[in-house]
Amino acid sequence: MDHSPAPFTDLLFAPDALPGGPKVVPVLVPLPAERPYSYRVPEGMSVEPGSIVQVPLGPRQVAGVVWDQPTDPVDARKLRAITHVFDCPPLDATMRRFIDWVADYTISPPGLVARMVLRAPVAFDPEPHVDGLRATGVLPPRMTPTRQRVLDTLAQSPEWTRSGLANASGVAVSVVDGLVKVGALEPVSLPPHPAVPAPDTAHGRAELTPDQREASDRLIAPVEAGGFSVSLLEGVTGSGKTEVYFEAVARALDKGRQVLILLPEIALTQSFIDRFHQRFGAEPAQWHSDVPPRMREKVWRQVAEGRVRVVAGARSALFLPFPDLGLVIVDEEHDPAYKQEDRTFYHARDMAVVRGREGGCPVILASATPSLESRVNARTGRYAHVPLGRRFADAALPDLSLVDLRRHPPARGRFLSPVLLTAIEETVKRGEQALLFLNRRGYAPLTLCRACGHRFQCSQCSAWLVDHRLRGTLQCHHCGHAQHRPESCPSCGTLDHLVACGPGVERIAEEMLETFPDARTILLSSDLPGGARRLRRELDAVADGEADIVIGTQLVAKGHHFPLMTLVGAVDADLGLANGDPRAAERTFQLLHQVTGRAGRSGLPSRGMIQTWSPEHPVMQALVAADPDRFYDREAHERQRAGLPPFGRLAALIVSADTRREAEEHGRELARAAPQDMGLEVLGPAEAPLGLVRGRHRFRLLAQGGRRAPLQAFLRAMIAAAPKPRGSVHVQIDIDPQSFL
Ligand SMILES: Nc1ncnc2c1ncn2[C@@H]1O[C@H](COP(=O)(O)OP(=O)(O)OP(=O)(O)O)[C@@H](O)[C@H]1O
Ligand SMILES: [Zn+2]
Repeated sequence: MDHSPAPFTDLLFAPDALPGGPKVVPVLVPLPAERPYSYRVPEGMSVEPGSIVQVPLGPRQVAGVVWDQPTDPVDARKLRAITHVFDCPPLDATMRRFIDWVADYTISPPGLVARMVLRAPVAFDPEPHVDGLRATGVLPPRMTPTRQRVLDTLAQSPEWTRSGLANASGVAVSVVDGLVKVGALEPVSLPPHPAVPAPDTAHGRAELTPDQREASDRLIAPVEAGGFSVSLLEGVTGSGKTEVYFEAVARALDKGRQVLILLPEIALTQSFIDRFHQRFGAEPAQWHSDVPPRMREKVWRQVAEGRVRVVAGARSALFLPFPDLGLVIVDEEHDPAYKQEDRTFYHARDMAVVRGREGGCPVILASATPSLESRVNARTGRYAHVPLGRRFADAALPDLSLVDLRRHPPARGRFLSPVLLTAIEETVKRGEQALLFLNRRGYAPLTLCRACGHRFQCSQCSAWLVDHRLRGTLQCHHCGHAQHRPESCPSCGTLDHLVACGPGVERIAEEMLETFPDARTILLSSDLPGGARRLRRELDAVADGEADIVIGTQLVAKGHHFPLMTLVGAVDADLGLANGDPRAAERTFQLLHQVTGRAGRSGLPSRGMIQTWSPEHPVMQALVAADPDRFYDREAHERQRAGLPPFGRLAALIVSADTRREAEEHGRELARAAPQDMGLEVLGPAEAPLGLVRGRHRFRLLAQGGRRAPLQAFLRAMIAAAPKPRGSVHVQIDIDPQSFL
């Protein structure tokens, strides 16, 4: 007799159906549904947890996932039936637990998290086979040299597409068609093309330096061992972190596992793709919003089938249905772009760690300037700390100095100190490149009328309109509103009295063109026409030495390798420090360290010059002292004192509504509903620094508690006890907020 326990699925599925009646299963649909809905499984259909199915929902048909928690006991005959089971690998238990975990942690409806997984609906059906040709063995009655070439090609590889065969043989397709007609070739159905060729781990193995070898061995060990672990690869800028973690990627691939590499701004990092290609002889599959829909569908499907072995992607790649993930890498793990602040607010670095834990696989976090969270985890031993202290090829780190703007102010109406201008001139004279970094798009952040003091403000947001000269518009950076820059003041009517206040990158470019008319100046900013494609091209051009002076926003700070760059100037280092955000110091430190780290990467002596009005600020001091430990220790101390993450727990609630009164009122009701006995407290509601966005008024509350405080339970209790949001009121929860606007 068989004493093995009933299969898991039986336990979950059987009790829900009434005895003898049809089967009922829970299906998670991609909507803000708090729990799966029950559906009937029609006679003759078979599903299992994770099956991707089509179900009726109201008047529509939607794709959903068969879930695995018990449904309410209901009469199956009253339920609607599943319409269709897709011929698609089911989402495995790891992926389902991951969805549950993310939903629970972020307090989002699980349906919305599932929606991030089900983003490629066409991929649920198998890819069509491709029409191909193969030899029949019948020889053509009349042999010609071109026909012979085709048969030779077939001798090397037996199956081809019609045009592929013609191409490879160097003949016209009519020759191939002729061979079909005489019976020498016959049609055959070929499997769909792979999204990318398979990586070859033996292809372009790099010669690692002893330091790099030691670091890569430490990253390979957990891959070898299998199981969950996190390693923090902390290597100075230009130390070759990529080469080092590629060896761990190679090991995971050799073990037959899949690999996910997360990158911020992957749409801009062609150089990463090229380096991967050099190492593995093929590109990784890419996953980001710039990938055309058909390719995305192909990648989704082939990831699910295990055919795609490596994905390099943006944060949403975390939700691809890998059946056999053996390694996750989060490159530039400190990057704010990993935080999604839209619908489901999540931090991809943190969720990558969870994905690794759920799937029992190692995770590597890489950065020259890790987040304080990861640093603390490395110090306490939760993460393995793998340092790389030296640049590759013995390149020296740039010599960093502060330019005290009080002592060396720019000329009137200008923004660069004479000290920095001299350095630029010297650099360009030597045939090297200078990079000027300012994290502000456009020409000027504020325009005002000198006659009446009128300031141009967005009517829908609490924000000034930013002057974009290249487009001839004033724009709101929060809602996208754009208007023509008028000649006269809309308030007093005075002509030609509008002045631009403060600098944006366009204005710095103007200053450069006027000061160094003979230099080749290039402006890189994400809002210029041409989009990501143009930026990729221009970044390549900079790397090839086709510019002398480069001006850019934070996109130039990220991971680029410009061999001729020997001077980096930060135009306004104080910019990020002013906004009262608890992460302002950390962010500023990271950004300035990263951007100055673009200098001197190929061994030339280099400089980083940081313009500041407050050279005594601890961030500025830590930067020039090149003493990250001191900075991190100080930051950790401050956060610990304030009970902020990672030493305490924090969540934000953003209440928005069409009127200020409604938003504030609902915020107050939430605060009143906060449980008193759970060890957490609520601050606010306070009007958000951005009090108005797209015409919606915003108030913020913060929930704060100790490291072990039950934050999610507290928030759930608070929301349950407060009145339901009425009318236009909406509440957005943000666990571990990164933005405090
Ligand atoms: N062992 C190696 N053999 C050949 N080239 C290497 C090796 N290690 C690093 N490099 C080269 O050195 C340069 C810097 O490496 P990489 O961009 O990986 O640095 P990084 O640590 O990621 O720096 P950052 O944090 O500033 O982005 C690259 O051009 C890389 O190809
Ligand atoms: Zn606006």
